Amino acid sequence: MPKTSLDKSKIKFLLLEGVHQNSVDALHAAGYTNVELLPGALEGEELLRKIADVHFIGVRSRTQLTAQVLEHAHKLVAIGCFCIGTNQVDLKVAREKGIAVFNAPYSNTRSVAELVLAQAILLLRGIPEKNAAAHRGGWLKSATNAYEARGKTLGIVGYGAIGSQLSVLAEGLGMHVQFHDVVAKLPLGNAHQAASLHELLATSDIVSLHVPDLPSTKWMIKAAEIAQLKPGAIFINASRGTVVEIEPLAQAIRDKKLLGAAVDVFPTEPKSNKDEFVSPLRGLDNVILTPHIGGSTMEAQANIGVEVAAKLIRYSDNGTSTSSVNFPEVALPEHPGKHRVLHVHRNQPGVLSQINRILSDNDVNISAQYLQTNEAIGYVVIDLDAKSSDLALHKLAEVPGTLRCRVLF
Ligand SMILES: NC(=O)C1=CN([C@@H]2O[C@H](COP(=O)(O)OP(=O)(O)OC[C@H]3O[C@@H](n4cnc5c(N)ncnc54)[C@H](O)[C@@H]3O)[C@@H](O)[C@H]2O)C=CC1
Ligand SMILES: O=C(O)CCC(=O)C(=O)O
Repeated sequence: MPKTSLDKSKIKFLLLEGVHQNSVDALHAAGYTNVELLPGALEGEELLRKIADVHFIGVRSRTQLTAQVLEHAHKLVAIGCFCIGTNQVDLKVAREKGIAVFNAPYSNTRSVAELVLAQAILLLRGIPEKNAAAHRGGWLKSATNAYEARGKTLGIVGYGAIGSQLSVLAEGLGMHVQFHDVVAKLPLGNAHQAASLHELLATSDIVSLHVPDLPSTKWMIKAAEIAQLKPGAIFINASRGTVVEIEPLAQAIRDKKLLGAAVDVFPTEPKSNKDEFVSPLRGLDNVILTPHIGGSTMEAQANIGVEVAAKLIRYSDNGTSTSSVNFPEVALPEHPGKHRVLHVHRNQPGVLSQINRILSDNDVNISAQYLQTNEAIGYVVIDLDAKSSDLALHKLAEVPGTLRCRVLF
């Protein structure tokens, strides 16, 4: 069972996929000097070797932190996803191991919404096709199948942070907005909730997907749903590649059922910029293909760097787990003059009483205690006198059900 009580300079951070330099600067400024930043993702043996040795890891969407990888993460305290999606991490296994996962739920929202709106306008005008023809020496000067955005109906599937931001931007252009969500959502502006996904697909000029990668969204758009789209509709997916079956989409483009499509995310994405991108959508001029860059702007990456680094620093410095995506959320005050023991355990009966019995049997003077649980784990934080923390760390680490135990000075 891992237990840690470390000097800041010994706490190792590994940041992958070229996360913004300002995250490194923030960690340094907070006293964490042991930070390695790599430009790409890691996989295979190299990932297993590296993750075994670090206390914190930062990833974007490429590095897959699967159950098998997390098996090797003996020292890992927390994971920072420098993005919105957390589907690249096995959240359940991370939680069962007492590893907190943080992300940046809002920092690239605007970038995705702007890209989707731009794609919708370009596709309404047939620009991708005209542009491709011009590059080959063609000249497609024509108004046929070229439309204004004003007055068109945009159907948004998933009315969360990105979907609702897109809704506001689209209404600013004079578009009508309808949305479908599994949760009742406050419609912004004049947007309205469609009666069903089916109704949205059948009545929208442009359909844009903004749902997370969940078992319930896997292949939610298949041949049957694509068949429901209006003839001449535009289809956009900047959510996750597992949401849409690509072959029926490609077929609908080839059949000219759809006016065009924009796809930023794919069932299989190249692991690096050196690998070949393979897709049935390649070669279709009225499809905008982008390499999963919906959130890749300088502004978004800078904001994400600051946001996620701040969450990791706060969790490391004082144990606050607020906004973790898999962990009981505890907002903690400072602990001047006291040491703080952080104990993560399986949520099973008797753990807290054992902890308190050990502290009482050893005459430990507790100045504050915080507890939060979720269905799988409990997170208890105990502020105590400096002289007792070493003893508490070692004794509490032996309590059955303990997943992680560390002490902060
Ligand atoms: N292409 C890119 O670079 C980026 C892609 N993304 C993707 O976009 C997704 C959405 O991001 P946010 O808007 O920030 O997430 P969010 O969590 O704020 O919103 C997602 C919405 O989808 C809804 N939803 C869930 N299941 C649904 C279903 N079966 N049918 C209809 N609605 C459903 C939820 O209730 C929620 O309102 C992320 O999970 C991520 O996968 C996010 C950022 C960048
Ligand atoms: O920046 C990335 O690598 C992924 C962006 C993304 O898809 C997300 O934020 O969920």
